[in-house]
Amino acid sequence: MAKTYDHLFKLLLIGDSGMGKTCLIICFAEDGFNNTYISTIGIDFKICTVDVGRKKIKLQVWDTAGQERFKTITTAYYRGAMGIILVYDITDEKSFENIQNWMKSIKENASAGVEHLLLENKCDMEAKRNVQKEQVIKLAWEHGIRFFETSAKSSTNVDEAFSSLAWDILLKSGGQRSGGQRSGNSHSHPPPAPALT
Ligand SMILES: Nc1nc2c(ncn2[C@@H]2O[C@H](COP(=O)(O)OP(=O)(O)OP(=O)(O)O)[C@@H](O)[C@H]2O)c(=O)[nH]1
Repeated sequence: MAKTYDHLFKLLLIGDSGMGKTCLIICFAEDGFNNTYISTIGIDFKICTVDVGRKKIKLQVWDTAGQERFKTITTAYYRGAMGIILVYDITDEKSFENIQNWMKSIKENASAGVEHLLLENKCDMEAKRNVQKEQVIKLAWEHGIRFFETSAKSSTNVDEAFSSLAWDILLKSGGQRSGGQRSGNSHSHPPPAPALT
């Protein structure tokens, strides 16, 4: 049977429990949202296809459990990921502080040169924001990581974030950026930053 896509990219979402990782994937892959919180057990995945430029990209998106007790299982999946999305909740300062630990975990477990992206999720709750924008910009600068404000609830920037990461992986793998536009807003780009060591 003929292949219906040009590239297969494997993505992984990580972050503390309850940040909205599962909801972001459901929003992206199925255009849905559920207020009920059912914590992920171990690991799960969804498949969807996006058009990036003139290429059809099949995304295999792995959803990890944020709970510490699943760490051994979930870190085993880092190595095969081509892109890693870190998620924190803008209303939860601790979840932002923990991003440093998640970054460390990427360095220890993922392949060198893996693409990554930070999502400031639950931006529909801006009034309850507990993490200052300056802190996010500083962290993004230090780690050379781009970030998007997202909301799985209001679908804000979710497609843009996933497509942006797919673009980055495509460009890294030698794809040409022609005949298409990366969707999304450019304010998510921090100033030029040193490469992740
Ligand atoms: N207001 C708001 N709530 C959200 C958003 N995304 C997720 N939630 C809620 O946050 C809770 C946790 O969402 P999940 O997607 O299950 O979180 P998770 O990060 O996958 O959690 P674990 O599976 O335990 O790691 C649920 O009650 C969701 O409805 C968002 O963008 N805005």
